Amino acid sequence: MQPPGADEGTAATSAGAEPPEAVDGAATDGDAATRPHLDSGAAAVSVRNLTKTYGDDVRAVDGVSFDVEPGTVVGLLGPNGAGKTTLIKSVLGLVLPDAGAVDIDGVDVYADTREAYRHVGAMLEGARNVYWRLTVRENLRFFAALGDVDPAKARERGEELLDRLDLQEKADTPVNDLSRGMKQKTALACTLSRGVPVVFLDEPTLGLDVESSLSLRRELRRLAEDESTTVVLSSHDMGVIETVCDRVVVLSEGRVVADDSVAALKALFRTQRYRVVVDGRIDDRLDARLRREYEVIRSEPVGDTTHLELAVESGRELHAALGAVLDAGHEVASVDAADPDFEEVFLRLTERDAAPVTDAPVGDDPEGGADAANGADTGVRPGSGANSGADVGADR
Ligand SMILES: Nc1ncnc2c1ncn2[C@@H]1O[C@H](COP(=O)(O)OP(=O)(O)OP(=O)(O)O)[C@@H](O)[C@H]1O
Repeated sequence: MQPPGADEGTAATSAGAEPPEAVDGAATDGDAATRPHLDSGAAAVSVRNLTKTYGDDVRAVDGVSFDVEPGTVVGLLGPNGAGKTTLIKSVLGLVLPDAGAVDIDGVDVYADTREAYRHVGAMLEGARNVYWRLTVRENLRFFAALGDVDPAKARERGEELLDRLDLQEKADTPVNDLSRGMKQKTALACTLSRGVPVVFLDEPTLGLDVESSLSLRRELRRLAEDESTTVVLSSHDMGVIETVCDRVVVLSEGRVVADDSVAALKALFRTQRYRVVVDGRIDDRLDARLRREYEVIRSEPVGDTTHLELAVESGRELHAALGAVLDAGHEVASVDAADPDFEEVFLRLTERDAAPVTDAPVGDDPEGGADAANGADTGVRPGSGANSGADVGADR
């Protein structure tokens, strides 16, 4: 976190270190290394009707609401310019929103800034997250110390993170001499070094090779499952979203267009599409009949077979279509359901005319946190907390 008005690019900020005053104010309950727990029963993060406009007309975040349950990983997904970074910065108090409310573990970040951000870590994309002249190990110790972690426990946790994120080999190398991916992993390790229960990560896999991205995914799942860490991350990487996130909030043009589990979102777009392989090549007459009576997405000769893709409204309709094929003297070699993958779901959700989730509840959580009107708090208390200063987000 960062004190109001501070230069966002400073190392302590974006590696998730709290502002100095927050560190001073952090609770030291006898065992400073004891991991704080969010046990108030409140959502770990609650965002209500958050709105941010840059200048006169760039509405980067437009009435966004969602909750994040403790110990879950929630992905923010959206095309370039959808508002993900602005949203994360607004939640972190690095950008002053025009309206809305944010609670962390039930504490209003604008009313009680120090308390709200006490157990929050963050890694922001494109910012200098770590001290480049220090080695990886030194950075880990530095950020753990900022979090008031007992030095012995900090060392132990630091070594664990070095192992898990495959950084041991470079542990004593100055960050300046590392590849971009290694720097990214170091920044992440530093964010995690304090063992905070809520972590925000903006594009954490950016610049990572496949192996590093996989170890990062494992680590994020482990944090949620073994340490009940709440993680909010933004990513363009569908693999990360699909394998790491419990839930995904999809943004488009500053608005929430979907808020549900990956599986539920896939189900939303599960058309009844089937791939049918027909023995032999179908003639023009059968082709015309199928096209007339059914939605034929594809009909193509492949070797001695014909590959069809059909969209049907019911199993009965599928059987009727297959009956037409059989009546024409063909055998049906195979029938497979064709579901959209998550990338396709995402593209369809973020199409300009996609209906917001509030209009089309899906899955088992129809409220989904997407209803901007629900319980909206439309006023940022002016002059309160970290945001009483100037808008520090104008860094682009
Ligand atoms: N400091 C700023 N001043 C003016 N406009 C800004 C500023 N920061 C972001 N914007 C604009 O706000 C909108 C949302 O940008 P933001 O960076 O939040 O989106 P994003 O989803 O994080 O994009 P990306 O995936 O490309 O990082 C864009 O139109 C962007 O140009």
